[in-house]
Amino acid sequence: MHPLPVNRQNTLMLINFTHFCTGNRAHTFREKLDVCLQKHTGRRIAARLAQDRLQEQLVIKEKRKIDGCLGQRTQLTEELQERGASGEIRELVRLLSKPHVKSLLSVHDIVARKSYDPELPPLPDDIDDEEDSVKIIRLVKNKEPLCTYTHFNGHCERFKLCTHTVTFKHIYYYRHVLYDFITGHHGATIKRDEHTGAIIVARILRGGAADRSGLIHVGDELKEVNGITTDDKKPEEIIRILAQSQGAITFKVVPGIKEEEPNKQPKMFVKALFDFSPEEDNAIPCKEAGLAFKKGDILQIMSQEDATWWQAKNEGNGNPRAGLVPSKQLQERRFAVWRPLTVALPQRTPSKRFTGLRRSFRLSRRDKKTNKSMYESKRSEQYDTADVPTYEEVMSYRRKPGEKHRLVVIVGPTGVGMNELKKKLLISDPQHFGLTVPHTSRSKRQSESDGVEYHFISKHSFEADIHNNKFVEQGEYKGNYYGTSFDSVRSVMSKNKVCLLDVQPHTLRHLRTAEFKPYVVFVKPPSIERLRETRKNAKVISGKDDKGSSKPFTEEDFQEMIEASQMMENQYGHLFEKVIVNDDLTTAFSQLRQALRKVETEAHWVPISWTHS
Ligand SMILES: Nc1ncnc2c1ncn2[C@@H]1O[C@H](COP(=O)(O)OP(=O)(O)OP(=O)(O)O)[C@@H](O)[C@H]1O
Repeated sequence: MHPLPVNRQNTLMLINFTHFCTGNRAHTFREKLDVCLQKHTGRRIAARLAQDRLQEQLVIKEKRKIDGCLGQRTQLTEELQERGASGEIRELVRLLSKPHVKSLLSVHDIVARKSYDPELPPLPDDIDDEEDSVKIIRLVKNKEPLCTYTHFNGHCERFKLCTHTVTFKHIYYYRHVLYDFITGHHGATIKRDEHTGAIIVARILRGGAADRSGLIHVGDELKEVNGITTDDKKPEEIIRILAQSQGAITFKVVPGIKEEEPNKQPKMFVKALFDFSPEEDNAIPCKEAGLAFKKGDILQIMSQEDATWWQAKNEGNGNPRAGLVPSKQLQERRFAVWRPLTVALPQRTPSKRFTGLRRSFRLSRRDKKTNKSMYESKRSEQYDTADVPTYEEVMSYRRKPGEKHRLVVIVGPTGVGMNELKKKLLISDPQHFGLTVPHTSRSKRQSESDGVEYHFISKHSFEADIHNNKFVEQGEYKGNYYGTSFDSVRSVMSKNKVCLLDVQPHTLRHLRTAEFKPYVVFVKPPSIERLRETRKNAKVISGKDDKGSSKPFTEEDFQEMIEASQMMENQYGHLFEKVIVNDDLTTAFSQLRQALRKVETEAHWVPISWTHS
């Protein structure tokens, strides 16, 4: 028989065989065999036939005592040969006689015969007959750093547990004593009860082995560690005992009186609006039990029982065990302390343009003469982010056929290329994309038509509309008002077009409604070196004169663009769903086009309140 070549695929396959034999992930065997067989023949039917046959045999027999996969192969081959000589059968017979398959099955048989059950230690002799419902839990340490962490008053002890693929629990009832043997991932934290001084299980991490086993509960009291009573011990001493112990660690616990309530809270998904790194968080009860995430990550909240530290899973990383994350309340409290610093930042480096002084007229690109700065937003409004960036409850959403498109809002520092990108989108598909028509109180010129370049209204009406919150944003330039109304956005959307709107980021809060469902794209400048290279021939509307003349970018323009971009990201980054670096224009455009296509066709996360309308 040919030896099995040692390569990645075979190794993976053996691991999966091991898992299969030991009761874990039986499906992976199926998948791997499928892949393996298909690779050899390229014939799906033949592969499935063999796979189903083998799988059937494997499942019927007791998993860990399978003997003779190789024997099954021989039997199957004989049966197939009896059935006749169709092309597929011949191919399957040939496949089953391949040395690789034979070797694989032979190795499987060897692995399957091995016993992976952990060696159970003898039951303790000194069990107190009077002691009711004492639980003895034994953890086996070894050199593999599996993630079991136990917390004692701010300190963490990492257990290196038995890494057998078997993580069975063995429960023996002996008089009134429940003897638990657990190997694998423990996933619990322990604290000292302030009133009684007892050391109790503080929390069970959702999805961890402790949670899955159902053997350890919040409120269980830790009485002994390796036979040493914890009564008179300081937490540090217990940690020392744990650190020094070799092999198995035995805990004696008294189950808490109150049974842990099953988690009745509905599963909630949230979008994280801030970055979190447990490593850098000194308040977290156990750093290793923390779950790191980045702004924009989607988290599934598994438990909110603890008002300060929630348990969550990160949708993106596939880890079944929940980790600790700051609760909303905790993050709000922290933000209240940090906020004055955040707000102070722009005042230290005042950027004329970031406060709203736009060089180009953002409302009607058709009006060349007024193509210049006009917005002077109030500073107070600019930094009134109102919502504390913690978590936002979200839900999966996919646009239904015929449903209005989400409003596409483009934000970025002035001169970064927002209009250029909008223009490109419009040209690429004028039937699909649309722009708003702005309002103005200035008088109409001969070449203009009402409702084309602008909606021309009187100053009085404009003021009334401002008063009635009809505008997404508005400003005054040379004694005339200019503004984009909510109705002009509605008008584009009602034509079943994707409305493209570029606004100052502080207006986002008015647009974030179920009606508009804004998809916010942040256009970010590249590095200053790349700005110098790519914008060599670009012209911007001069911010220094009133004539609307264009001029090449200056170093100062680039600096301000980068500074403004950083401030916007700091202040409003949690509201951006897509960040596009406008380095090479064609690349930036295709990224934007692709992102918009995805939003239109695929499921994605939106605030839950937007899905209730
Ligand atoms: N990736 C790019 N490479 C080279 N030039 C670019 C790029 N993106 C934009 N530009 C040029 O930079 C100038 C400013 O772009 P644009 O008018 O689109 O900026 P904007 O973000 O709309 O700014 P504003 O707020 O001033 O209206 C234009 O001349 C445009 O052609």
